[in-house]
Amino acid sequence: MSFRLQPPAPARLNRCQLFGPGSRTQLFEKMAGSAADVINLDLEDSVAPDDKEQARRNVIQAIGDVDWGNKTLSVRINGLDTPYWYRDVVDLLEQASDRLDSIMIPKVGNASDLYAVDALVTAVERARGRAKPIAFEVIIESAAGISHVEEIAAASPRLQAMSLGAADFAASMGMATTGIGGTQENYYMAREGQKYWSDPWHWAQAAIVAACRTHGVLPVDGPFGDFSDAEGFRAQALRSATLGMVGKWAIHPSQVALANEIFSPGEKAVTEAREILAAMEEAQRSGAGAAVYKGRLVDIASIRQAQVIVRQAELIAAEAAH
Ligand SMILES: CC(C)(COP(=O)(O)OP(=O)(O)OC[C@H]1O[C@@H](n2cnc3c(N)ncnc32)[C@H](O)[C@@H]1OP(=O)(O)O)[C@@H](O)C(=O)NCCC(=O)NCCSC(=O)C[C@H](O)C(=O)O
Ligand SMILES: [Mg+2]
Repeated sequence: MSFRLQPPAPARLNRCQLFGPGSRTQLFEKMAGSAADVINLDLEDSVAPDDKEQARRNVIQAIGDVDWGNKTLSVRINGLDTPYWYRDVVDLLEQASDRLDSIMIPKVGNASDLYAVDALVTAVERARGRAKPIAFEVIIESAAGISHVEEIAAASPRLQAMSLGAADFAASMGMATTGIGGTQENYYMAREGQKYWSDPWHWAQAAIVAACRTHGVLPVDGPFGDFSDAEGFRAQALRSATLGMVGKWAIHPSQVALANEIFSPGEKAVTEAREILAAMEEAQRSGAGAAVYKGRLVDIASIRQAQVIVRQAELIAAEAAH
C-alpha cells in the first residue's frame, strides 16, 4: 500500500441506474416505483433538440412532485459542447427542490470540464443558500475522456460516480460497431478453426475502475442497448462486477432486476466471505498471518477481499431495513 491510503467510495448502493428521457413524463412515476438504486432523468441524448426546454421544465417539476423514496436522484445535463448545459445547471439549482442529489455530466474530456461545472454549481449554491451540496457523476465516453480518466476522477470533491458510456465511446474511438456494449461479433481470436470472443470494453473498464478506486469514486458500467437480450446483459454485467464495478445502467425496466441481482453478492459468497474473516481472526489470534480455508490459502489480503463482499451485503441489508 502506498503511503497515501486509498479513499473509500461513497457508502451507498449503486447497483442499477435507471434512465428515462426528461421528455417522457409518463415514465417518471414508473421509474420512481422501480427497484433501481439510482434514477437518471435525462436532458441529453434521449431528448430531441426541440424538446430540450420542455424536458428541463418537466424534470424540475418532477424532482419536487414525485415521491422518489430513498433513491439517489440524478439528472443528466447536456454536454459542455452544447448551448444547453449552463441553463440546465442554473435552472436545476435555482428551481428544483433540494430532493435533487446529483447531476451527471456527459462526455467529460478532462479535469477542466468538471472545474467549469463545479464553479458554476458552487456560485449558484452560494447565491441561493442551497443547503444540500449537489454531487457529480460523469460519463467517460470519448477518446479524450479515457485518455484523461485519472485526472477526471481526481477533479472535484463532488464526484461520486463514473460510468462508461459504450455508445459514444465506440463512436469517438472510431470502433466498427453500432452495438451498445456487450459481445462484438468481429472481436475474436481464432485458433484451429474456432473463434474465441474477446471483450473490447475490458481495457476501458479496467482504466475506469483503477482511476475510481484511486480517488474514492464509484465505477459503474453504462448502457447495454439490446434490452431483449437478457443473457447478453447478464454476461456483460458479470464481467463488470468481476472487474470491480459496482453497478450498471438500465435503459429499460426489464434490466433493473438483472442488474440488482448481479451486483448483490449471493448468499454463498457472503457466507464464504464471513467464514474467511472468521478463519483469519482465528489465525491472527494464534499469531499466524495466513490460514487454509477449504483447501486454499487465505491471508491478510483475503481479509480485504472478503470485506468488499461483506460491506456490500451490509449496505443491502441496511437498505432493506430502511
Ligand atoms: C427504450 C425505450 C424507448 C422503450 O420504450 P417503450 O417502447 O415504451 O418500452 P416498452 O413498451 O417495452 O415498455 C414496457 C413498460 O415499461 C415502461 N417503461 C419503458 N421504459 C421505461 C423506463 N425507462 N423507466 C420506467 N418504465 C419504463 C413502459 O411505459 C411500459 O409500461 P406499461 O405500459 O405500464 O407496461 C424506453 O425504455 C426508454 O426511453 N428508455 C430510456 C432511454 C434513455 O434514457 N436513454 C439514454 C441513456 S443511454 C445513452 O444515453 C447512451 C450513453 O450515453 C452512451 O453513450 O453509451
Ligand atoms: Mg452518450
